[in-house]
Amino acid sequence: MNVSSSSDEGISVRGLTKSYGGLRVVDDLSFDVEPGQVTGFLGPNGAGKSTTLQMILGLTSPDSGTAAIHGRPLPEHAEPARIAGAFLGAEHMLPGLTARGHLDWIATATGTEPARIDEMLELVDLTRARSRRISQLSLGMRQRLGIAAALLTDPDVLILDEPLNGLDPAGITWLRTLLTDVASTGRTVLLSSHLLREMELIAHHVIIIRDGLLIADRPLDALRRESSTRVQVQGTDLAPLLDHLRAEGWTVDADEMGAHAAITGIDPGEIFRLCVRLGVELTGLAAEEPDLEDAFLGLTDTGDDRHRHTLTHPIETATA
Ligand SMILES: Nc1ncnc2c1ncn2[C@@H]1O[C@H](COP(=O)(O)OP(=O)(O)OP(=O)(O)O)[C@@H](O)[C@H]1O
Repeated sequence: MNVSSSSDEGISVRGLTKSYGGLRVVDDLSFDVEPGQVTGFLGPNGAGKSTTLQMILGLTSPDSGTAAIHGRPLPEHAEPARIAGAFLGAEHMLPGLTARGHLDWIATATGTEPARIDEMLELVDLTRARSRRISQLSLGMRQRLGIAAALLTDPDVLILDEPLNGLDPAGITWLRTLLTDVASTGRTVLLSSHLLREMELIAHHVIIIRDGLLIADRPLDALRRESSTRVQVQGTDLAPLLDHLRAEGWTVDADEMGAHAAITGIDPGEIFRLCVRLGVELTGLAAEEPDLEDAFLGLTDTGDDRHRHTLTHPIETATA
């Protein structure tokens, strides 16, 4: 491994900006991706994730700003393929090649010893499928082949664009173990996704963008803590409680009978104290654990329904 001891380790993005057709798709983006952990790069469709990853890899030029890996732009390293490995989508593979043939040409181009090809095929469980053409592989198998290709040169930094697409739950568990192992050796791992629940299972740290702008850059646990709790209440006559909460400006969703309601962002203990004070009898009180999806929807919600649809559709179909 080439990991240096300088503080320049990992990925560093500063003021990165890119426009297409007059539209800023990446807007003054700055963040660091630290070694030793798995970082998730999240955002709704069209947020600018792929464009950012391409700029980090030196495949697209920024209009302004810089993207560095281990302290300098990737193309300026003597051996860029040893520094970073990337998977940018199964659609970039030649369908007529076999699985092994795909790894073969990358090994040749990067001067990687052939023994590593068999090792990687084994790692992604494609040894038996090695002679099958890429066009005959399932999407999940092609994703795994792409991950094998990204790891082939044993790079310090791994950049994966939407690697979760097409993976079944077992595949996602497999990828989590693999990426956690890779990160635990001091490597830097950055993966993009709009599949929130899956990212929650894999990432230690998340960077969230929307419309090319940085929305959040935090450990996953911190994001979870900040996201709003929803407290569910049940009772035969909740009206005094709900009227009081609405008057204080809380968001209350109640059914028509007023026997069941959900209050967003409030501490359940506060509900309990209010019920005692107002003489309201509860038959049920439960706090829903916030998850990354709640946090993500809250952070990326522009108040525009269009966004909510683009976000919820992939989540619902992700594991179908
Ligand atoms: N080469 C290009 N030419 C013109 N517009 C582009 C180009 N590449 C990306 N865009 C536009 O830039 C915006 C951001 O696209 P990008 O693919 O970076 O987003 P994303 O977050 O990766 O989206 P998704 O999750 O859908 O893959 C989109 O509006 C897209 O249409």
